[in-house]
Amino acid sequence: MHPLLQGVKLVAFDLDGTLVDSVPDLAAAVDAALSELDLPPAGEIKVRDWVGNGSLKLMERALGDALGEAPGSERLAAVHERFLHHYGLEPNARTRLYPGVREALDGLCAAGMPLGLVTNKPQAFIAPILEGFGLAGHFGLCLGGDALPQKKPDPAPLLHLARHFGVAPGDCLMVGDSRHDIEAGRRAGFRTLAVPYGYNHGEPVAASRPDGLVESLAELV
Ligand SMILES: O=C(O)COP(=O)(O)O
Ligand SMILES: [Mg+2]
Repeated sequence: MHPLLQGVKLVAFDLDGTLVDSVPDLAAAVDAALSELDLPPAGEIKVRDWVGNGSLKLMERALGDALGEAPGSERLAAVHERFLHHYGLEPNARTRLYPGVREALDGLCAAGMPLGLVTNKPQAFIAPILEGFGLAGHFGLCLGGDALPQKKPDPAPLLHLARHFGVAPGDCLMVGDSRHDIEAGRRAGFRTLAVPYGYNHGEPVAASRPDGLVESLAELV
């Protein structure tokens, strides 16, 4: 077991970029929404750097990039709806689990560790994605970016999770790929563990100084 898990009674995982490489499907849905406006596709390389603050922010970045100026709120809302539509059709078509994820989640569950999921992705997509990988049953509570008024890097979703399980924040571990996960974890009073392979706006997540860093989640177990 990883030393950071010593005494930990609840592990909270981020989803995109931590458990699943979802950018191929996110980019496909972004590009489908843009193409309806005859705008050029963004592609996976750009989308990778735009993921992390939820789907509305993703589309704001995509539309702003395509238009060359900040989009108006009505136009953004309409394109965001089209993104949600396209993404919901096939959220798992090309999404893959990262190596070590299944071993880690299976191992933690087998050891009786309660697990939660805190993502900035809309709640509606969590179950289809986890069910697609046979992992929905591993998590006692999953919170999407629209589950509460606040999303990461605000600590509120993590504190909600800790309260739900009746665990003190100091006995919880947040595992994520981006500065938003590490900041939310730190502000909530959780321990923090980062993975370097995900999405962090093109910056190394180590710059956020997590308490630990693992190349693969298999190192947890
Ligand atoms: O949807 C996003 O922007 C990011 O989602 P995450 O919090 O699971 O990384
Ligand atoms: Mg992430």
